[in-house]
Amino acid sequence: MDIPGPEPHPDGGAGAVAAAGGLHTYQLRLHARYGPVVRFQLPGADDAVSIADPVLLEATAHINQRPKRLFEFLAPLCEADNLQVLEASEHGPWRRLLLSVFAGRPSHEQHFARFTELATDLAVRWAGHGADEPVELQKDLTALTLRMICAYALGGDAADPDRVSAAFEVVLTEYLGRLYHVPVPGTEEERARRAEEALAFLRATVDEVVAAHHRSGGRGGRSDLIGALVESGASPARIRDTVMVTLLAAHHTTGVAVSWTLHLLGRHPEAAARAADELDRVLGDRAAPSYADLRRLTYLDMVLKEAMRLFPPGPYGARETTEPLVLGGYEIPAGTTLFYPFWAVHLNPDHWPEPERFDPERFTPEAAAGRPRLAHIPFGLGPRSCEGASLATVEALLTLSVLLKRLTFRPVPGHEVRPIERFVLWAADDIRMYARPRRPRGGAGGALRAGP
Ligand code: HEM
Repeated sequence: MDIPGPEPHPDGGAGAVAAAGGLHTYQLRLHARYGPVVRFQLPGADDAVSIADPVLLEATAHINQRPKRLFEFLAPLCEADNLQVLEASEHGPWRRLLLSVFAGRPSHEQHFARFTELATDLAVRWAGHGADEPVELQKDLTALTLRMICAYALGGDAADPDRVSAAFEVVLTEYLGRLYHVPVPGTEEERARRAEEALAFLRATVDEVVAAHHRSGGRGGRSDLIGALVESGASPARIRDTVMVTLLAAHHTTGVAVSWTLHLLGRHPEAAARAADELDRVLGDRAAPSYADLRRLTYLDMVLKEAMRLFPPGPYGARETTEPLVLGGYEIPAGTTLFYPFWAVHLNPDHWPEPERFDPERFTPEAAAGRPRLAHIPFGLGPRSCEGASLATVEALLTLSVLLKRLTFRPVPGHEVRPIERFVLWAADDIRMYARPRRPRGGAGGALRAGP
């Protein structure tokens, strides 16, 4: 049986995507018209098969290969092999090592105090904004999460955090800006030189951290990314590449996750009030949660999940089949590009009634138990899913707690928040909101106690 889909066009599909107003709206239309499995022209990949049904996705969840062409743009960040498209045999040990660090409680706890300080600095700064002076959520929150992941991956001592953050922004602006044709100041040569210098600085910084690790006698164990990489015998180039890819994967994604959550809470005051009540109940007069508190913030966790359903920070994924596959009655040959429209999966009306409606109650344990496992996949699926999922959740819940304990967020009238797909799901003109101090319950005279 032939897989349904639109007729191919000589422009490689770019026109159809542009006419639909972006890849996501195009996906929604394709799946509404042709069903859960669609063959279409994915710009940059010729032909691809998109799957928007979580039950059918299960049949692909074992696939451990990404299509090389689609991830070529990340090659400049890597000196050895492009880590996004490592062969399965090499990827397996690398993934296990990352998970042993990122998913482990020791690393979360070790960095929690620093994360809390950074989030608190932002909350205090926003609290100082005048009543008519909106804050820019994406700009400030992605800067915060870059600081957090730099502290996490490079430690506090060896690296100058301002310089590291600035250098990484230069690298991203150049390489991702190229991808999306975003105008960047300077001639092509000037920009390329700036990006190369910034990348060289970042790589030298990683080398310094490695040298400091050796000097210290190799302490750190599984709570320390660079320590774990050194101890695994990874080459210096692989260590540098892993740090680069970690900064890339962790930085914008986590920042926009928090931004979209605050955007939704600002438009749903009843949910915001419930989240604030929960924070008052769990934190009392403390300004920030402890690591253990995060598990008790069950409503906030549901809000974050619902926000990542409606605005998944990484809206797409891709795989390449290595052997023939049968999917919903269709035969898919080896070597096919599979496109994962995470965002469209999250809006599939068969599993999400009134899919556009914001409703954190969808994530009560009872409601979640009734849905297919892959109906909610903001962190992807299978052996190439996000290794940073649990760390990202810790960072996001902590940041939301610190901000929502101190502040309330209201939309700026007339400011249009328009999602735009740029590697992560961005808002075209940032998300501007009024952040006003709230009067907390719990503390004497409403004063908050610093620290968890
Ligand atoms: C809310 C924040 C985040 C979101 C929504 C997110 C989402 C994703 C998604 C959708 C993928 C692709 C998965 C797939 O192809 O199936 C991915 C990959 C990845 N993410 Fe995340 N991510 C987040 C934060 C982080 C953080 C904090 C880290 C590291 C500390 C991280 C590290 C990675 C890595 C290394 C990969 C590549 C996976 C591989 O090829 O094995 N991410 N992430």
